[in-house]
Amino acid sequence: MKKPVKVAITGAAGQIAYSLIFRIASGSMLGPDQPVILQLLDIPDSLEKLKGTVMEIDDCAFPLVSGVVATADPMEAFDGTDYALLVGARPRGPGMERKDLLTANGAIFVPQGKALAAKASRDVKVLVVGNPANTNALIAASAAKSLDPKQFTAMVRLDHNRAISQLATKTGVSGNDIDKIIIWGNHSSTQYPDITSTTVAGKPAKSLVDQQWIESDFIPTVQQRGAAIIKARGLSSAASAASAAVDHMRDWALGTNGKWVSMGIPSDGSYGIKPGVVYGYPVTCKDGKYEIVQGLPIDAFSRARMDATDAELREERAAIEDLLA
Ligand SMILES: NC(=O)C1=CN([C@@H]2O[C@H](COP(=O)(O)OP(=O)(O)OC[C@H]3O[C@@H](n4cnc5c(N)ncnc54)[C@H](O)[C@@H]3O)[C@@H](O)[C@H]2O)C=CC1
Ligand SMILES: O=C([O-])CC(=O)C(=O)O
Repeated sequence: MKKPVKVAITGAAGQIAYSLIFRIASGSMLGPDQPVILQLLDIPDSLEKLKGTVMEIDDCAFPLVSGVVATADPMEAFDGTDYALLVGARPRGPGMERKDLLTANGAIFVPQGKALAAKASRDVKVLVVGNPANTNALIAASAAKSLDPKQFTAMVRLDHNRAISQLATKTGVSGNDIDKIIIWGNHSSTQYPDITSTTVAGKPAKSLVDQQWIESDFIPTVQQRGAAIIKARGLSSAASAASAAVDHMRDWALGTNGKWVSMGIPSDGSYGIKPGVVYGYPVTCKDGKYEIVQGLPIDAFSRARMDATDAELREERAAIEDLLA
C-alpha cells in the first residue's frame, strides 16, 4: 500500500460533496491503491450536518480511508493537503447567472487561498468548483502568495463532459469514441464548446453534423445545461459536478495519456488570451503537470466566441479587483 495522501474538500456538508467524498473515498480519483486522509471543511453552522456525513463515511468502512478530519478551520483543513477541492460556496437559483454569486462567494476564496499558502503541501493541486469558479480560482491563487498560480485551476470539466454527451447522442456513438473536444473560457453561459478539432470514431465531427446544429443546438445546450438542470431538479447539478471534479483531479494527478481534456487555468497569452484570468483551455496532463495543446487553427467563428468569454472573465475580474492581492 502507498503512503496516504491528504485530500481537502470544502463545502463538505453540501450536495456536491455528498457525492464527491464517497467517490474519492472509494478510489475513483486517485486509484484503487492510494489511501487518503479526508480533510473536510465547512462553516460552523454546517458542522452538525457534516457530522452525519462523517458517520456515513465511517459506515462505509472504506479500505482506502486512513483518516477523516472535519473542521470549520481552513488552517486545520489544509494542513499538509496534497489535493484541495474547493466546493464550498453558495449555489445559484433559478434566473441567476453564476457571476451573480461573485459578491456572495468571492470573499470565501481569500482566506482559503491564504490558508493553503500557509499550510498545504508545496505541491498542492487545487481545483475550484464553487461558482463563479474561474474567478474564484483567480482570487484564491492571488491570495496564495507562496504557491505558483498554476497550482490553481477551475472546473470546466462538467461542460467538457456535457459536450461529449451531446455530440455522442447526436452522432449515435459512445462518449468513448469522441476525442479532442474543447471548452474555451468561462464556466458560464459565454463558454465556447468547440468541436473544430473533434473526431467521432476517428472521423472529423464537422463532417457528421451541420453548422446549423452546432450554432443553434449544440453550443447553447452545453452553455445552458446548468440552468436546465436547476429548472428540472430545483437544485443545481451535484452528482455530475462531483463526477467531473473526480475526472479533473484524476487526469491532472495520473495523466491523460495524450488525450485532450479541458481545464480552467491561468491564461498565459496562448491563443491570444492575455495573462490575468483563469480560462478554459485544451490540455494534456503528464507527470502531475498540465500543458496547453498548442498550434490549433482558430477561425473567425471561434475567435469571436473565445474573445467574448475572455471579455466576460475580465469584467468579473474588474468586479472583484479589490479582493486581489
Ligand atoms: N464548476 C462547476 O462546474 C460547478 C459548480 N457548482 C458550484 O459549486 C458550489 C457548491 O454547490 P453545492 O454543493 O450544490 O451547494 P450546497 O449549498 O449544497 O453546499 C455548499 C456548502 O458549502 C458550505 N460553505 C459555504 N461557505 C463556506 C466556506 N467559507 N467554507 C467552507 N464551506 C462553506 C455550505 O455550508 C454548504 O455546506 C456552488 O457555488 C455551485 O454553484 C455546482 C455545479 C457545477
Ligand atoms: O449551473 C449552475 O449554477 C451549477 C453549475 O455550475 C453547473 O451545473 O454547471
